[in-house]
Amino acid sequence: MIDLGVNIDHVATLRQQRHTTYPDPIRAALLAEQAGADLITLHLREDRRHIQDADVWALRPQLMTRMNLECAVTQEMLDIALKVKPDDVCLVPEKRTELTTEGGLDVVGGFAAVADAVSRLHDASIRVSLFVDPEPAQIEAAARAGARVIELHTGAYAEAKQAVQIQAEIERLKIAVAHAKTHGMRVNAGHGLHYSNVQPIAALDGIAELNIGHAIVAQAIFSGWQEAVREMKGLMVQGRLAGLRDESFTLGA
Ligand SMILES: CC(=O)[C@@H](O)[C@H](O)COP(=O)(O)O
Ligand SMILES: NCC(=O)COP(=O)(O)O
Repeated sequence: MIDLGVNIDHVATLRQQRHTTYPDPIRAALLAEQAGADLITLHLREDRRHIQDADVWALRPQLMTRMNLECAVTQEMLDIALKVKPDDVCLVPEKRTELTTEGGLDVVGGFAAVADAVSRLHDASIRVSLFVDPEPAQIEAAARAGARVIELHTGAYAEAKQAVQIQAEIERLKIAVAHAKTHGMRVNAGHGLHYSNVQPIAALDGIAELNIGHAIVAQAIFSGWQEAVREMKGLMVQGRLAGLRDESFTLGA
């Protein structure tokens, strides 16, 4: 109905904070799968601030579901992805100084490099997703670059404070989904989604998968890791069902 990709980056953030061996993101991934995650997402950043190369290699043979490896469009990352062979690679932009992924990949501006990366990954039978803002020009460019999947960056939606802004962001995402569908693309979404804002996005017809990490890791402090995963998946399914029934939501309820 709608897939949940549990992003384990911030389990590793906590570990790297003290350079301990715990909490173990591999254990988190396997427990998340048991709790209903449909795939596991992890972002190997160039600065290795959370996920480490060893995590990616250790996780690959143990996953029962899908591995969605997020990485920048660099030679180093493409070499790693081509060796690890995850099910999906999601190409994302990166800035060393950013706190988190601030916006979508500029497929228009970096077209040649992105198209080349898509083609090399496809040649290795890896499905490629491009993490883009809900902008028509970026979606067009993603299609021209050969990507069969996009992940819409929901950060602007998550950060919107006023009801009118929130509604405008939902409309922008809705239009982006419809646009991508005219190119026959699979549409995923994620970034900044939380227990209080996930349902209107899950309700959008045509969105296949939501990737969610920070909020689940934070919620796990209070309700436990597997319960936090189950709760998020439950909200998503409820949201999708309400969307199918054309019901609206009380945001933040
Ligand atoms: C690309 C993306 O949105 C995710 O990787 C998520 O943001 C977690 O990683 P960071 O917080 O390091 O960006
Ligand atoms: N691609 C988005 C993602 O994987 C999760 O982002 P967040 O929930 O940690 O903001």
